[in-house]
Amino acid sequence: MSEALLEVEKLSAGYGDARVLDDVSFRLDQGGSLALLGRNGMGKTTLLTSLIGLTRRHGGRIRLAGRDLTAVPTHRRALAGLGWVPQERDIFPSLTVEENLTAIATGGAWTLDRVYDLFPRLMERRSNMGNQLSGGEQQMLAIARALMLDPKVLLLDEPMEGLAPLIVQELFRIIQRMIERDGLAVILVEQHAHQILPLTRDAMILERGRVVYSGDSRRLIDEPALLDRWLGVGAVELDDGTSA
Ligand SMILES: Nc1ncnc2c1ncn2[C@@H]1O[C@H](COP(=O)(O)OP(=O)(O)OP(=O)(O)O)[C@@H](O)[C@H]1O
Repeated sequence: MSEALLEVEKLSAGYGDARVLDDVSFRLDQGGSLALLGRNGMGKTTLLTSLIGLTRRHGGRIRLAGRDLTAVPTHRRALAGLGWVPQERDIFPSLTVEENLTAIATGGAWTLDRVYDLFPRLMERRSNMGNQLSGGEQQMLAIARALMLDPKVLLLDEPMEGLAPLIVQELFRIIQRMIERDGLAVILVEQHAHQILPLTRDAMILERGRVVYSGDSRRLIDEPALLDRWLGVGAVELDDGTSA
């Protein structure tokens, strides 16, 4: 078996003495894509924040590109290649779009031109301040900023959350291009399974901090009973494309 890009082994972590994640193991290969699913409060965000070292680890190991990151501090994990786009869309509100991007550029594979090619809307808005952008544009900028740090794996926490349907479609196409055209390895947390399962190769479902499904995304699409069992009504798609 080829060496995994990201390998998480029996990770247990939480806040103080409270253990939220219990024995979580998975691997992500080069160019892989993983949908991280689960109902509210099941530990999806905690898994992402544990990968970047923001929670208390109770046990387990994290390796990225052959390097053990388990004891590495958060800022060094970013430099090592874990790109993190939090739900809060962490951008500089009083810098322009372009300044937001160039302030943190590392001179890696993701140049300004390449980022603008992926996000034409950011190119159009490059002189606007961060706080003059719509919610969807801020989300794009948050993702673009993470790319400028040249990640090996991009962690996206509910990127479509609270956005209007048209911008969700645009963002969806951009994420699809990152995965399929650019071969970027991505872990995507999402409440609405049906929206992202067609995008990702693999899926993992968390239930009270434990992995209850780990396998093909396709299987979850083909067997709605599985999704219904772990995600309940939220997984049921309505005729208008939204979920209940
Ligand atoms: N900063 C924190 N301090 C203490 N407990 C927390 C903290 N953040 C989350 N938790 C708890 O950890 C558990 C998992 O929360 P988490 O946010 O990881 O779930 P989630 O699956 O991402 O949910 P959601 O979809 O609502 O974001 C919950 O019981 C939550 O209350």
